[in-house]
Amino acid sequence: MSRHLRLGVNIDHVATIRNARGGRHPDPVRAALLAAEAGADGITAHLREDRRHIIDSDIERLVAEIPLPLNLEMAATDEMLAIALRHKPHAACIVPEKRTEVTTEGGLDAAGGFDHLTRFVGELGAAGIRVSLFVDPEPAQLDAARALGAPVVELHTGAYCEAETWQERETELSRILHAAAHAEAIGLECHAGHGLSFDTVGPVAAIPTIVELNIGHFLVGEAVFGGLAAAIREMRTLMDKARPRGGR
Ligand SMILES: CC(=O)[C@@H](O)[C@H](O)COP(=O)(O)O
Ligand SMILES: NCC(=O)COP(=O)(O)O
Repeated sequence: MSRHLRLGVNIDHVATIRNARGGRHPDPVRAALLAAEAGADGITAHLREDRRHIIDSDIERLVAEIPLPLNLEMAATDEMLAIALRHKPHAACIVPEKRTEVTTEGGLDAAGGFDHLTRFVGELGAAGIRVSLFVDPEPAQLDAARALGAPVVELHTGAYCEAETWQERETELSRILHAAAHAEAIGLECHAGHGLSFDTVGPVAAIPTIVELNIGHFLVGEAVFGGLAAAIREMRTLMDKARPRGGR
């Protein structure tokens, strides 16, 4: 029997749209509640050091208000560690961060950053937070995650999703496939995510040793199309309620 594949919905880019105007709309917590109703198994939010999308109060409200496990994505900094230990999300995924990047460009160097990461994995784990490391699909990185004592890895699927040719995509998919098999062989729970879309999700979802996918940017973008008609109908209804049609 195949394992249930969990969907973690990443709501970062609802906050990106909110922050474009600096107000409260659209509210990422409301998006998380909607995701729960729509069948998501978890919510993922990345509190970046520069707070370009999710902000501290979002994390506070997500922990308090959502009925699903929260996966907090965070850089390995003392500030983020303190925030995670204060809020105690279900899970924390340690990701690399570059201030100038548009989005997370690559995986964490768990092997090269071993000494730095040891304390973060240890303190988060000791607080009962399930730690994952966001890594490229490289066996050496998985071995380092295992040696660090992280129970989970999330494989960065960006290179697969961005591949420009069929051949390149197959090569990237096979890296993910092998890494996911290696994760199982060495006793790591395996997640995957970044850049997944309707076009790219199938082959990754079919890999039996991956148990969770985290997907955000595409879903938020797609909602502009799939969800806009419903939003317009609701707007028309409210307008008609406030000023019934048929008048002058
Ligand atoms: C680590 C990761 O893949 C997610 O955090 C996702 O990329 C959304 O955040 P950014 O777009 O800010 O990288
Ligand atoms: N860790 C990946 C994630 O949370 C979602 O990435 P994306 O779908 O927003 O690119």
